[in-house]
Amino acid sequence: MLPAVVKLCCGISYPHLRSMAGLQRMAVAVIGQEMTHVQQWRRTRLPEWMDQMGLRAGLSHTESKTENRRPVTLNQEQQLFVQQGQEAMRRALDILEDKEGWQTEIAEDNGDVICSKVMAGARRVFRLEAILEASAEELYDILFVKVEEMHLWNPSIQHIKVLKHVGPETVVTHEVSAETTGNLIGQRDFVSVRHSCKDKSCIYLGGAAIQLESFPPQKGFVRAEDGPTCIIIEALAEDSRRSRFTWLLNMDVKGWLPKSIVNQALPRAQLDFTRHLRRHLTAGPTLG
Ligand SMILES: CC(C)CCC[C@@H](C)[C@H]1CC[C@H]2[C@@H]3CC=C4C[C@@H](O)CC[C@]4(C)[C@H]3CC[C@]12C
Repeated sequence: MLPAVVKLCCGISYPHLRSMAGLQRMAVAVIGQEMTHVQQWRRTRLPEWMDQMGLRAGLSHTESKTENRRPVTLNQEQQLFVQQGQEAMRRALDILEDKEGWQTEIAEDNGDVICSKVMAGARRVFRLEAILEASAEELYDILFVKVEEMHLWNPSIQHIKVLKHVGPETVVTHEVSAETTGNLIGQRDFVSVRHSCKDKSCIYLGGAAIQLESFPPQKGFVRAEDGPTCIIIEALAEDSRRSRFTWLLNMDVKGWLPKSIVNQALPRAQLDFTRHLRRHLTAGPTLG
């Protein structure tokens, strides 16, 4: 908006500018430079997806249009998904940022650590921290862009389908866990909004269960609820080809199951996930 106003003013005053000299001309040049800085700051400090969706402060999505970028016009339902995704991310980050009350569940020899914490309502949430031999972009590609291929490298997952693409950084997914021998909980399915954003050296993947009229619980499946959940992928300062992977697992598995079984199975599922992810990373790009 601001740059557009300045451009308009420049247009109106162009004939006068041509006849300007000395200090006046310099003053105009300085204003021009300041405007460039403002635009550069907006481009680098605020996530790209906000720009693309017109979600930057004070902008409606039609106003975010620039000469070389197609505006993303979201309908009401899509805007709601984006809001739900952002809200899930915010709530999950709040849980992770609160350093009180975490207890170590598992500390693996390879350095992976899982801690847990009991939330209001007595649900236990789990936080896995691991260092992975991959760049943040590579992990983003595997975990968000190619989410539908997850079952190819992760036997805990039977199927993931993107039901809706909502703008560049938000998707609605249907996920089905696999009925594997080690899975004491049994097969579950999930309908979630998944949202991602990038900020400097960090990539965030947030998500939460949503109700979708067009996709009600299926016969024969227990519909579980994942989230508010979040994965933070942070490039290591000393080596950007490696990343710190922090995953908050916050799941209501539903069904009638003793808490002790659930609280044992969830951190196991996190370790399994990380093991499969590592194997996929070493297998290289041949797996897609
Ligand atoms: C213990 C039983 C019930 C469940 C076991 C499978 C669990 C671990 C599976 C089922 C669905 C999976 C999720 C499906 C989709 C995504 C979105 C992606 O961007 C990050 C990983 C994430 C968040 C997966 C994490 C692992 C997950 C939660």
